[in-house]
Amino acid sequence: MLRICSPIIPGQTEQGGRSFLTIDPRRKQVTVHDPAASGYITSSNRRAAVAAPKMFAFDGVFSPDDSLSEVCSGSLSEILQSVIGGADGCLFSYGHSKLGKSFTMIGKDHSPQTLGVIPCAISWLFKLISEQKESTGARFSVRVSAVEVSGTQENLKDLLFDVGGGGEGPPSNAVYLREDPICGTQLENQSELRAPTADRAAFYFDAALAATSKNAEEDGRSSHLLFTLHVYQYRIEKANRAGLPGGISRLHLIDLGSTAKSKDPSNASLSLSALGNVIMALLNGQRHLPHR
Ligand SMILES: Nc1ncnc2c1ncn2[C@@H]1O[C@H](COP(=O)(O)OP(=O)(O)OP(=O)(O)O)[C@@H](O)[C@H]1O
Repeated sequence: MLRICSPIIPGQTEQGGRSFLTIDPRRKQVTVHDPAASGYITSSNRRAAVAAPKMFAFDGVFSPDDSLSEVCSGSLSEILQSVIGGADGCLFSYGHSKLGKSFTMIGKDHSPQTLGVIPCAISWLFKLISEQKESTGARFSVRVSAVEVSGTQENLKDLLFDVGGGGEGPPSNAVYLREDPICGTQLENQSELRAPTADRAAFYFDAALAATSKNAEEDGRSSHLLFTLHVYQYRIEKANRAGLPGGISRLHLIDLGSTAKSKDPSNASLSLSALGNVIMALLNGQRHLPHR
């Protein structure tokens, strides 16, 4: 899915009011025109030949006029149904610096118009759970975890360690990666706190945001936020009313920071094309993923 940011963002000006993009939201297509043809570049660096327009198709295209609630419903509806159905889901934002990735994922304040993808996902997940309980009698338990990856060393920080107070959480805030022979690379030791209501999950999300490193941007690399809703399902056996384990599914909501301004060549591992290679490898079921 593609979200096109507003042509005017803080610190930038519109280039003569002309765009080199044509958006067709109905067909979910975007056409990129040669800037020389659209007058986007000046005559001094204009090339002699104008390239043909290139068309790209997506699962969803959101124009600058689309509200955040339209982005939320367009991107979350299917994935939430899948998570309730028992499958894992992941939604992440990625793109160049300061184009509104965090704005899209987190939102701005608590007004419904500027509610981001993560707060919406929390609210809608609990709504779906209560509908599912009504219709199937299944029982659910939701847990929440939040981890930040920051700095050139890619340090992992448990953002819920302080709010967990050591009671429900792990004994230290050290989060680390573990290679699992079946599940692949796993995050280990982060707090997973029980959230019986949407309000509780939203409270943990706010606490996680408050615990993120301030001034985390280092060498042009901003930090990444990994927020996960762990959904445990139990079926209730009518005969003896005992709970049977029905499985666990996770919804990962990730605000990936940008690396656009980095001078560090190792940051190339997070380029859009490198990320695309990893996603293609996952889809193709490759055993070895092309990342360091
Ligand atoms: N659609 C929008 N409407 C209003 N303000 C916006 C919108 N998108 C972004 N902004 C504002 O632009 C600024 C940069 O946005 P944001 O921090 O979300 O960018 P980012 O892509 O996450 O940045 P980074 O690359 O540092 O992670 C913020 O002040 C944000 O509030």
